[in-house]
Amino acid sequence: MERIKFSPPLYKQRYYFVIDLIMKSQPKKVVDLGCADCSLLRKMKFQQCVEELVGIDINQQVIRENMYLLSPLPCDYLNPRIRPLVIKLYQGSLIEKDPCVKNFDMASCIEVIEHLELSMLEAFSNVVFGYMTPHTIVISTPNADFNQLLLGLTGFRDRDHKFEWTKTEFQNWALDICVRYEYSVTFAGVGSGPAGTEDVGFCTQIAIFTRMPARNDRWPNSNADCDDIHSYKLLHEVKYPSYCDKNIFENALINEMTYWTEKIKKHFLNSTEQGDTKNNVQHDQESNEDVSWCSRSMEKHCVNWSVCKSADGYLEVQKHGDTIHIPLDQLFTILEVKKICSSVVRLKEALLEIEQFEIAGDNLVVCICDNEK
Ligand SMILES: C[S@@+](CC[C@H](N)C(=O)[O-])C[C@H]1O[C@@H](n2cnc3c(N)ncnc32)[C@H](O)[C@@H]1O
Ligand SMILES: [Mg+2]
Repeated sequence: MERIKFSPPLYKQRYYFVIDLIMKSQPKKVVDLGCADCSLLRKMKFQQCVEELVGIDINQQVIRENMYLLSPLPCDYLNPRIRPLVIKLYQGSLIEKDPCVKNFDMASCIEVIEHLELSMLEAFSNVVFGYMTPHTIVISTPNADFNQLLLGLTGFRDRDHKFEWTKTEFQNWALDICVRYEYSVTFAGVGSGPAGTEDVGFCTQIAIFTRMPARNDRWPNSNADCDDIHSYKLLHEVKYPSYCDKNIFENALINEMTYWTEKIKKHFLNSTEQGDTKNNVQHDQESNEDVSWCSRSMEKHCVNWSVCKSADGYLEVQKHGDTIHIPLDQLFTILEVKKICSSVVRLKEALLEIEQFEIAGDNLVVCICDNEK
């Protein structure tokens, strides 16, 4: 028998499995139970849907040694998130209740249950399924049936494992949880054996529990009496830069608007100076005015500019004497503006609040007088 080599390594396959689930179900609040060195949390933080990320582990040292790896990097400040993200790490035991992780959208508990004494499992289930009540919870544990395929293995896979369950044992436990706490479950796994060993199942077995829709209505405020007891210790809290922060939002918008208005202004000043004879200036037969100006750098942003005349896909601006009016809905077609502001209404509200911009109706007004002259 050959030694089985998993590619990617099994621990990575488990993390990808959870990330895949996040991508599919788009949870806002996610908790990793037994987060250890925060490796999974470091992958989860890239999921833009996640706004609150919590890690809990009983081992405070392993969290303290790794928690700064979750701090924002310079690139996070250069490219802020659209939605907020707060990460909190707690030292705490999964057999104790704390309201800081109640009613999350998703909880992951990867290779943790087998490290609990069997006698603690009842308390664990009561805390996770009866008190925290995440909408979805993904639990993984070794599949003891697979151990026969692991060359040279005697006993458990890890010295700290208190038990390793067969497929039947794990599934019976999970189905019992479903009956008692009103969840449904599906089973999956990662790490396949060689061809012909399919009956054995995956090396890591996984259960994905989903809370029944009416469960929390039937159990209103279950265990609310424990909500005043804070048994977890907050070790680290970090807030990521996002456009939900007023200063970051306004600075980004000012930068973007200044960039585009300066570009338009420069074009008008240049075209007046050069008698509008540049190659990239076309002529409108009807009004005898410059009508479209298309610069390569702007095409890169999927935006074309025209003056006075409408054309599909072109950003229209109107010249009124010494000012140019840029319709806000046209500005909103610029991808970066769309990213910063979620709607045209929000764009208008924000520009009205920033002193340096002038708004007339639904237009941004740019003065094209040459201040330097
Ligand atoms: C094998 S590690 C798994 C780490 C991580 N989930 C992963 O997949 O990389 C098990 C973790 O569970 C933690 N743990 C064990 N008992 C716990 C308890 N009662 N409460 C919270 N964490 C616990 C351990 O400290 C350890 O970090
Ligand atoms: Mg383990």
